[in-house]
Amino acid sequence: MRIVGLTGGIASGKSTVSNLFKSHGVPVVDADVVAREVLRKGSGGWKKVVAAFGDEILLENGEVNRPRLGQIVFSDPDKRQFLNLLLAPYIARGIFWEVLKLWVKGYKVIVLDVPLLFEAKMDKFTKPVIVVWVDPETQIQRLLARDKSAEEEDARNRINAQMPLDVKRGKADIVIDNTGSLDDLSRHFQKVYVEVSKPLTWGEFWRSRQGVFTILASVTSGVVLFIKAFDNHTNTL
Ligand SMILES: CC(C)(COP(=O)(O)OP(=O)(O)OC[C@H]1O[C@@H](n2cnc3c(N)ncnc32)[C@H](O)[C@@H]1OP(=O)(O)O)[C@@H](O)C(=O)NCCC(=O)NCCS
Ligand SMILES: Nc1ncnc2c1ncn2[C@@H]1O[C@H](COP(=O)(O)OP(=O)(O)O)[C@@H](O)[C@H]1O
Repeated sequence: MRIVGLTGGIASGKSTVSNLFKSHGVPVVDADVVAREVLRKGSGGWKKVVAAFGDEILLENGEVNRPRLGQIVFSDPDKRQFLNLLLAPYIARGIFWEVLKLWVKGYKVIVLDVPLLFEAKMDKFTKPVIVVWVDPETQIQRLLARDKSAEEEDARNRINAQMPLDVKRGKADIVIDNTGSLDDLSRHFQKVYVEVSKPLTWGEFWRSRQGVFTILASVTSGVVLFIKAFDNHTNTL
């Protein structure tokens, strides 16, 4: 199985690229969706976060007030690190299960859309790693346009809470420069799609469901042949 890492900065265009992958039939595991699930009322992550940050981060219905918690952690690096530490095991487990489900379904190529892929050191499980890059001015403009309620200071805090995009670009196997139009992105994506969907390497094949079944079938037929040969041999004695 090929697990492609997709990352970038906030509002650099990861979700837009994810949607292009989905429209080409490549499934995407979205870490933000998993992170939302692990903060649902009553879940293990929710209990840890409420115990650490108190009831003031809750809405009246008991769900986490996400903008409130966001304001707290994106303006205080220590609190953000603490939140990351609390949620990391739940998020990692959630991503693992999503990948396993896709493996069982027999997908050969999948994409992991993880904003903090490098920060969480998940890049070691993905190859190739795609970084969606934009210049800083375009990034802030797109972030403010998308999250209309966001204040500029809050938006800058969120950008600064992540590894600088230029550093991420230096760690990428494939860089998608998304500074241009959506048409430019679509054209660039076609080349990336061809690259990502080329035949699996042997290593990737053995990690796919088909590869594991091939190994099991070979071992089983080897054992059957051995038993038959052994029986024939003992019968002739
Ligand atoms: C703090 C929090 C409650 C705020 O919720 P929110 O206001 O609804 O914001 P979102 O969850 O939509 O996140 C907004 C952006 O902040 C980024 N972000 C989230 N948590 C972050 C963190 N701990 N450090 C740096 N950036 C973070 C997200 O990646 C997202 O960027 P994207 O648009 O590129 O996907 C929520 O982000 C959270 O639970 N974060 C901790 C979990 C985590 O690490 N998520 C990242 C998945 S790897
Ligand atoms: N090439 C582009 N041209 C114009 N707008 C874009 C382009 N790429 C993405 N956007 C817009 O920018 C915003 C951020 O993109 P998004 O895919 O949500 O980023 P991310 O998932 O990295 O946070 C969205 O509103 C999206 O529609």
